[in-house]
Amino acid sequence: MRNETPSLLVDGEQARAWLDAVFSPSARQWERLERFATMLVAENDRQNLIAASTIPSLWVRHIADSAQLLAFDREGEGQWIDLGSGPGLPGLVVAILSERPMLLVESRKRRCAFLRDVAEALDLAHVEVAEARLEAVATRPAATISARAFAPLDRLIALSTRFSTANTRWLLPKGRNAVKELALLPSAWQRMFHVEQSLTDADSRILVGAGAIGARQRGKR
Ligand SMILES: C[S@@+](CC[C@H](N)C(=O)[O-])C[C@H]1O[C@@H](n2cnc3c(N)ncnc32)[C@H](O)[C@@H]1O
Repeated sequence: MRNETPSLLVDGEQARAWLDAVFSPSARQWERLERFATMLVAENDRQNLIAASTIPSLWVRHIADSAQLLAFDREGEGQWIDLGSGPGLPGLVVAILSERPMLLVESRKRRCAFLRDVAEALDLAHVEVAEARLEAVATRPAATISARAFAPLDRLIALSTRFSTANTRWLLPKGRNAVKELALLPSAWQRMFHVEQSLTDADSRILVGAGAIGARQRGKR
């Protein structure tokens, strides 16, 4: 991965150029990204995975939007847990671009079937699907926790803190309300995060955090 910071990505061509510049995907990785994009669009006719209005801008809105999280964790290694993965956003995109062991947590059966289908079709042996509510998933330490459009920030943290360690990296795309949501957290939690600009939406921000949220911090302002 090379270190290049572009301005906002506006179309598929720019998204692909950015992916190329930052991750230098192999031919196999490009093929997997293309295949995932095709499978996602096809499956969207059968179940509601992404807004139909976002299909023309799929490479910006979903592929690059997911991949940008990995760019914030270039040096990371070890277990990545993607909460409420839906159709694999961002988890499957990250799994295509890296070798990180990836746990996709998703409660809806049909979405999990799609996740397993993609992982099998693309031969992503490092992907594991937990077909369950996060609340029922056995605790394991996560090097990285991501969650896109999963839950309000305070609930997200309350549900996932048991997976965090002192070294956990949190990557939480939070749209337009990122700063507001962060400000509502207890100050000890706020201090764990900084705010990054999204490359795919001028108004969106990503909360990038580090560390564990200990039981003593919960609820303390
Ligand atoms: C709005 S979708 C977002 C999906 C995907 N991350 C994306 O950005 O397209 C939220 C997903 O979280 C899943 N979900 C919600 N609550 C959950 C829970 N407690 N445990 C596991 N999955 C959950 C839903 O089934 C849904 O697929």
